[in-house]
Order: sequence, then structure tokens, then C-alpha cells
Amino acid sequence: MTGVHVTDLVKDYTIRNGLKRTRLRAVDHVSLDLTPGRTVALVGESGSGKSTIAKILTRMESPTSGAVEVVRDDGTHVEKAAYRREVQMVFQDPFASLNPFHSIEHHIARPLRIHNRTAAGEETRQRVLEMLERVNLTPAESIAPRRPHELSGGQRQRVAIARALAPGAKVLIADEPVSMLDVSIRLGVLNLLGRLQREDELAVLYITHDLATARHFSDEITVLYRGRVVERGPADAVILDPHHEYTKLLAAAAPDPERPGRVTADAPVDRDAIDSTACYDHFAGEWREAGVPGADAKPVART
Ligand SMILES: Nc1ncnc2c1ncn2[C@@H]1O[C@H](COP(=O)(O)OP(=O)(O)OP(=O)(O)O)[C@@H](O)[C@H]1O
Repeated sequence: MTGVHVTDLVKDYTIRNGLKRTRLRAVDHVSLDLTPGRTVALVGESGSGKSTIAKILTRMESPTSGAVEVVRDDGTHVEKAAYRREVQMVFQDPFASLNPFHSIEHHIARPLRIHNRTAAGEETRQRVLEMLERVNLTPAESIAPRRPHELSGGQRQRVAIARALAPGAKVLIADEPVSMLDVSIRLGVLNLLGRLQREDELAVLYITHDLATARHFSDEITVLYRGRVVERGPADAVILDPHHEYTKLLAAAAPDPERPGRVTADAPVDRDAIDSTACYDHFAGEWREAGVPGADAKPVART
């Protein structure tokens, strides 16, 4: 089994405006752990740095500083090719993430071959059909030859999940995996992710704006504000007993089943009222400095 330790991660982007260059700190000293069989939800408004963290974890971006270590149970580090195999991402947009020119079979067979998960020919085909069945795309024989445009958004996202698992993923980074799907099918896709996680003991990072699903589908919640962790803890504790003013705003804006309409973490925020220098750590039961690694973070006095 494989877990991920993120320590003191920083990502700066350089923004060019004519001749002028400015630095934007998208991720500000973030530390978090992903452990097998558990889901950590990363929540925060648009621009808080969630996708940047996902891209660094999947090596699509490199960090400015800090460490991402993927570690097996026996303490050995997962390197290079194994990293690419074991840490997989499910993207937000099931329409853009699949190649319209290739069949569903091709999308799943490719990672199986690249990562040497099958010999060739009939064996690969059998594995593809098995993967389609695992994500409830049946009858698999009828789905396999189709092109992405012949499937619904929910079915495409199931293909994307099967493709992510095909190489033998141990860590899944799911970046807003249901936000572009019709509300009526979101739950089905999240339930599927939950089942696969339990069956394969995956370590999952679930990135979302939606506090209700974060609570329901995650063990822990980490709240990000302006690139910093401002609150972390068990999912119920963060939602039912939020300490940071930003989390309180998010919790207050979370969808209420009694109320029609859908409000998310993108609800308007009074930025002047928010302090991003302190983080409430429910595990430690105290306030700590935000923007410093967990172990070294000093407790801070706060009422
Ligand atoms: N390649 C880039 N170059 C410059 N700035 C970037 C780049 N990628 C992201 N940013 C900036 O970094 C900050 C964090 O962006 P990021 O996409 O990680 O946020 P997010 O929380 O995932 O937002 P969303 O929920 O809208 O996807 C934003 O201010 C964004 O504009």
C-alpha cells in the first residue's frame, strides 16, 4: 500500500504584465498526508490553490520548494516510473479529458500496455472489459468499441476513472470529479469512487467546492484559503464545529437540503474579515500558525 507525504509545499507563479513581472504565491507552505484507504477532501474557493496542489502531486507541475514523497508500507520511496503508475488523476471535465478520435477500449488498453500490466492482444482486451465492468459500464462489450461522444458525461467520467485505475493506481487525485456532471448522477459517480477506494485501499485526495459531499465522502477535510491551510481535521468536526472564520463562511454557505438552489464554496466572501495566518488543527485541538509545516507549526493563542 502506498501513501503520500506533502511537506511544506510552495508554488510561485510569475505573472507577466507587459514588461512588469510579479510573483503570485499559489500554494503557501502546505503540508498534508494521504494514507491508504482514506479520503482527504481539499476544499476552498476558486483560486485557493487546490488544482495547483493536484498538479504538483501528479507531477504536471514542479513545486517551487517543499517535498512530495510517495511511500510504501515498508518505508521505501516510490520513484519515477512507479510514481507515474501509482499516482493517478481524475480530471474535472470528462468531455475534454478523453480523446474524441479513440475508442473507449483504446483509452483503457493504453495505460495497461504502457505500464506493462498486460502482455498483449486478448489478455489486454479481457482486462479492458473487466475494468469497464468494475466501473459499472455494462455491457462492457458494447461500451468498449464506442467513441467518447457516444457516451453520457457520467459514463465518460466512469471511463476516466477506469483509465486512472488501469495502471494499478494506489493514489487517486480527484479534482472536482463531479462538478461538471448533471446533479442527478453526481452521487452515483461519488459512490463508485468510494467503493473502488475501499476495494483497492486507495489513498484519495478529493478536491471540491462542495462541503456537503466533502463531509459525506471524506474522512478528513483540509480547508485552503489563499494557498494556505486554515483548518484541518476529521470531516464531521470541520463541518459541524468550524473554528476558522473562513470555514464558518463555507459551512454557512453549504447547500441545505431543505432549501432549493445550490450554494457552494464560491459564495461571496468578505475577505477583509478573514485571517489567513492562523490554522485551526482539530487533530491537535489548537490554533497553529498557517503556512508552516505541521510538525513545526507553533501553537498560537486565539479566542
Ligand atoms: N500556470 C499558471 N500561471 C500563473 N498563475 C497560475 C497558473 N495556474 C494557476 N495560477 C494561479 O494560481 C492560483 C491558484 O490557482 P488554482 O487553479 O490552483 O486554484 P483552484 O483553487 O484550483 O481554483 P478552481 O477551483 O477555480 O480550479 C490562482 O490565482 C491562479 O490564477
